[in-house]
Amino acid sequence: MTASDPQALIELIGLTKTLRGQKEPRPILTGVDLAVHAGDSVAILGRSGSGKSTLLSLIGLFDRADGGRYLLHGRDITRLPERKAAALRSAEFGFVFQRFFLLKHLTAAQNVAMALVNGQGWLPRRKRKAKVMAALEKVGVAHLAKHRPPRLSGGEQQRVAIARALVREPKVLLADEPTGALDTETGNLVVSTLYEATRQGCGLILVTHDWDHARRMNRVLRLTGGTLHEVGDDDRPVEPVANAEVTQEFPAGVGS
Ligand SMILES: Nc1ncnc2c1ncn2[C@@H]1O[C@H](COP(=O)(O)OP(=O)(O)OP(=O)(O)O)[C@@H](O)[C@H]1O
Repeated sequence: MTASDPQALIELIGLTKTLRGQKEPRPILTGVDLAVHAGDSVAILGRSGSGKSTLLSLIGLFDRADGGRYLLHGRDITRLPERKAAALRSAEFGFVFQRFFLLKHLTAAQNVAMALVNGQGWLPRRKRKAKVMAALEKVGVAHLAKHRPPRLSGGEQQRVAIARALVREPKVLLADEPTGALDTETGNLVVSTLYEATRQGCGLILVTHDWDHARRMNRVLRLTGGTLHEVGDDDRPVEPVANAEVTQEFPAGVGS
């Protein structure tokens, strides 16, 4: 089988996923098509429960699709056994989550170094330290290298988590609501940090509920009915009504 877009880092063709183990099988993804190239930034919006995290976990090889095809660098990895998936996961992907998952008793630098220890075999100490500091530098928190997470703000912790994702030089960053626990200003900084990584050729898939963050990506897609749809300028949310009780960040149809 050949890729329809040989330049793509990631190509998903008609990917499907149905949840089983319940009374009725429940289709979550019904035919997802997506191509991500080096340096691409893609935002995925969608109503809660629409399947955004499920899709990211398929892309990040934490789970497998039931149908369709998944090509990585043009190679079909739809049915990869777990051992090979684990190796690809650490070689190809960086993950950033809403919760930072930093180890409290380790410094920022040690947290980042953990990704190297776990993923890249043995590296000489000096080389490891240089990589860690370069990653912290890239996200603007090198000066906090010796601080432990409890002494860092939420935004600083998330940037350390991004450094941890970047230190292995992933081809694609997968970010699942990375600003969900942050205030708007800090969230903006974190999104800028992620976007900056794409300038160095990394692909970025950002799952978010925040239209303002989404629109800073090159492409905005909406997951609805189990498939991805382009969100065009016409779909932009209107200005929020003053004093209205806002329960969603988007008007119907945009963020769902
Ligand atoms: N392990 C699981 N077992 C049962 N149901 C699950 C499981 N994982 C996800 N689901 C269900 O699948 C659907 C999609 O979940 P998913 O977390 O992918 O949605 P989401 O769009 O990321 O939601 P949110 O924006 O709230 O994070 C939801 O209805 C969820 O309840």
